[in-house]
Amino acid sequence: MRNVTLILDDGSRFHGKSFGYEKPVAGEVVFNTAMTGYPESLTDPSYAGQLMTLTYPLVGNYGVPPFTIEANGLPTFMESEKIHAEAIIVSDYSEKYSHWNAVESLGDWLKREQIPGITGIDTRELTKVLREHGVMMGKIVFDDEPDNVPEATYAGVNYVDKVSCKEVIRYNEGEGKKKVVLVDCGVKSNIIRCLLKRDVEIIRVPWNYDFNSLEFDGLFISNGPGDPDTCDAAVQNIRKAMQNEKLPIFGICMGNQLLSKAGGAKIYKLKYGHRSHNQPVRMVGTEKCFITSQNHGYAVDNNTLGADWEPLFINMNDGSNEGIRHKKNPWFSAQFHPEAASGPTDTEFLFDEFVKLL
Ligand SMILES: NC(=O)CC[C@H](N)C(=O)O
Repeated sequence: MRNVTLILDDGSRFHGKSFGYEKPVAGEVVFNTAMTGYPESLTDPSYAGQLMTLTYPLVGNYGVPPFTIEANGLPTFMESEKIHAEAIIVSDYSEKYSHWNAVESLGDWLKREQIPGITGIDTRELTKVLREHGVMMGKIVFDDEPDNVPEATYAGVNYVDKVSCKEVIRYNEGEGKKKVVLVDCGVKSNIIRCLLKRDVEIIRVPWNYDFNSLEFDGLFISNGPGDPDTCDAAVQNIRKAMQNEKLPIFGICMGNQLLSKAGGAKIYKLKYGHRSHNQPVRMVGTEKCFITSQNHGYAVDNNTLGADWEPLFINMNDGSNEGIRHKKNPWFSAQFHPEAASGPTDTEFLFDEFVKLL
């Protein structure tokens, strides 16, 4: 195992060992406090451009599931066709694994996908630094190649364009009861599975595709990586779709941010984001709290919602926006992940609410 150093933009250094693909990388260093779910998180396109730190110390002990593809074209156990995070940072990598569904170790998978993994890092200390300072850019450098230092930027980069599909993909064609246009900003497979389970036909379109000339019953806006302010083409198309006040619209995560922008609201960057399986959100107007799976670094500014809109969910830790709804039209969205994968499935009912509206 080669020695590596993680260097943060504020100069902090963390020393560890490489267990994945051996290549220096740079990206936004973020932390996730979930205890499980590394196959799903690594393949979640929303992590593009980021170095993913896991605070749960023991990682790799349940291996990696097979990369099999279902008849509908979706991977059975992953959230997309490849790893999107730039690297994974752990405290105690476990080469030995045991799980009924595992076919290889995390290290072997990372090597095949050419993604670095580093272990022996004090991820709790690293997380404290990120919580104090806010997320920062960082680099993983190999100690025996000190001059090979990668560069990267995160802010202002349109990552959605890198991960969105390039052409229209149809699921359940001619078979679903209703047709949903899915704007693919980097959609997780389980969102598509959750919709297909509810008997709809899906027309998955690239993030900047003008879908308004298509025939459809509802609009879904997906999750996706990076800064929502780089996705104006999507916002324009959503605005056009909103000319039909009866059209049901549902968005998740980046989808919440883009729907909010289409409604006139503003987005800001959170200090260190929400990435975990246990984010409590309250449904506004009720005493109901749901435990949700989350992965986001930006948030909708509640104070900038237009007069026709209201918050639908509020984060109980920091009071930030976790969803919006229109006061008259069938338009709503969630900042968290009702499709889970991984994480709690308590809010999957939101897909039922959307399909009921179609
Ligand atoms: N999972 C997502 O869709 C994330 C949305 C956006 N990229 C953010 O970080 O806030």
